[in-house]
Amino acid sequence: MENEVDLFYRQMPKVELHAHLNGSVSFSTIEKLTARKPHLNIEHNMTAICSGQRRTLDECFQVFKVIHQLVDTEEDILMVAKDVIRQFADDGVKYLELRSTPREEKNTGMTRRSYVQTVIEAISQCGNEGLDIEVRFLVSVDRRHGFEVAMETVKLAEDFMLSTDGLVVGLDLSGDPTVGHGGDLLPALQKAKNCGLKLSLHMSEVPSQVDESELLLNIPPDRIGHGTFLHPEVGGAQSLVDKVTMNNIPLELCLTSNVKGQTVSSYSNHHFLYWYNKGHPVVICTDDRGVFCTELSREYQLVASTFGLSQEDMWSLSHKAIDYTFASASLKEQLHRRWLELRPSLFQTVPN
Ligand SMILES: CNc1ncnc2c1ncn2[C@@H]1O[C@H](COP(=O)(O)O)[C@@H](O)[C@H]1O
Ligand SMILES: [Zn+2]
Repeated sequence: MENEVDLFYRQMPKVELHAHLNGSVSFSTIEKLTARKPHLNIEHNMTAICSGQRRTLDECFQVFKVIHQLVDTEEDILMVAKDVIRQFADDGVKYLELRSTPREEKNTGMTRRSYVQTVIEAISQCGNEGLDIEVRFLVSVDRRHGFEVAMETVKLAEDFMLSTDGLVVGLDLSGDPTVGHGGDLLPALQKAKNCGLKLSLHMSEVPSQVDESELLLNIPPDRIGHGTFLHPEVGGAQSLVDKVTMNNIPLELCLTSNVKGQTVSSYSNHHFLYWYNKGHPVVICTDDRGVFCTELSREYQLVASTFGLSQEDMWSLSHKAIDYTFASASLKEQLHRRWLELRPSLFQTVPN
């Protein structure tokens, strides 16, 4: 098992802005799913990359295929989404933006619409249970599925944004970065932006996506996922850095995901430092907490220990992240108040 996480990082209130639903499924939830579908013969090492292990990004995407086999009915989605939300709440996450790709499963009759409807249902059931976490949803466009599906997904996201009273707040562009070209999806992304959906786009997660990133940054997006290869030192371009800084676009950074997926060679080489030293907005996230066997508190602790940051520095990162959420102004204000209320107990009970 991985090392224990300090109580300080567990108890620190946190905002999670980059979490893929099916990548966030914990071991205990996977066990419930495999019990429902024993004929699939799926073992735990097929659904998670644990302590000390690394895989290529391509192998990571094979893991998602296995999980998708296990999660293919509305009943599964409901259970998975509720478990994931509870586990984030248990880790001290007070505001969560969950993202997921609406999936159609011919065998079970699940449609993209019923998929989104079920995630929304899970969010509202958790709300009714009184969990201490606010949850919003980003609908994901999988870049591998091409323009037509992207347009349909945007329409779905727009419909749900209007019918759910703001639970659906935005659109995510994700999927295997080595497949397809984001440029082909520009009209769909632009349409989403025009109808009021916020955009969080995976960008430059692998090298040699400079042209694509230039195009995506012209929209511009409201947040960037990873941005690992944006800056010139790693083969990106100064023009990309200029666009990101000029528009002050926050970056969602996921250390364990990048190191286990081998797009970053070591924790200390992570591009967190490049952007942090610039004073640019960054937010620490998990990406796929189940697949990469991590937690948000663990990621905060990892950043602190890798870069020698203090508990005060980490508090400040967590506090500033509220401003990078897609929450309404009133919810942001409420979260700010919550952070200030919780601060004294955190710094009193846990000595520096
Ligand atoms: C590791 N880095 C990554 N880069 C790009 N996309 C990723 C990802 N990790 C996850 N996803 C995206 O999220 C899906 C699984 O969750 P959902 O079925 O949508 O809930 C994956 O199939 C992929 O499209
Ligand atoms: Zn991601």
